[in-house]
Amino acid sequence: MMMDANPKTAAQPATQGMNVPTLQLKGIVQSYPEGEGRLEILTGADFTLMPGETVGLVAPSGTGKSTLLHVAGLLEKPDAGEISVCGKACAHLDDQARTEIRRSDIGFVYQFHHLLPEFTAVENLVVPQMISGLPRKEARERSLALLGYLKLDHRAEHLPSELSGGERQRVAIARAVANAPRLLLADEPTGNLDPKTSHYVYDALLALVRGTGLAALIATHNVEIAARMDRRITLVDGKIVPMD
Ligand SMILES: Nc1ncnc2c1ncn2[C@@H]1O[C@H](COP(=O)(O)OP(=O)(O)OP(=O)(O)O)[C@@H](O)[C@H]1O
Repeated sequence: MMMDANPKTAAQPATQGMNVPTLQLKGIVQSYPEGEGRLEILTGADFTLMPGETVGLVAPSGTGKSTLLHVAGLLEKPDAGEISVCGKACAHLDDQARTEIRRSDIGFVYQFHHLLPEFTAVENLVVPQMISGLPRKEARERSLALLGYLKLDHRAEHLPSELSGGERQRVAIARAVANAPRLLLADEPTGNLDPKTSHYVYDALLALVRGTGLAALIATHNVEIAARMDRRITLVDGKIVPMD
């Protein structure tokens, strides 16, 4: 079964969309206080992610992968640099405008699933869609279709505590795309799983991303998994460098 096309990407006129980067970072600088001074993590990071592209971010621990994803996901404001999401310049927007773009255009998956423990799998998908204004019935139908696509139909009414680690991460992936974002940012999404389950979760994630035309930037330590992306980047002295 093919997932319905992402309503947002499908709605774009043919002339628009394909040429507009889903994510563009220019000269991103980010530092944190350290003792008397500042610890410079990103020192002028440039990156362009086009619609439908999957990119693996592979770099040693502590080099700034999560920092980069936080900045790209509008969760942290950088010290300097330009960020645009689907052509919208974001660096100078206020918190409310950033939250709106995050809610409508960006999905996140983390190493830990962050599912609501007292809600079932399907309810975990319904909640963010209702917050975005979708009626419950439609949100539920869409959620069940997504869970079905990820082969989790039989787990829809289970609580997160009743799911395996791989199932929980697949629910977290489904939740990340429930609002039909255009950009998926994932930070070690299978970092807690064994290699076989990791590959299985990536099968689901990549099929979903490729089936919906999403663009994805995925941080992983695993080079075998990164090899499954369209291309790979790394961080060297705070700058983004291609790996291929
Ligand atoms: N809010 C913060 N305040 C101070 N230092 C921070 C903050 N966030 C990150 N750092 C520091 O910035 C550096 C980069 O952290 P980051 O989490 O981005 O690395 P990473 O490449 O994702 O690492 P890992 O692979 O271990 O998750 C680390 O030295 C970290 O301690």
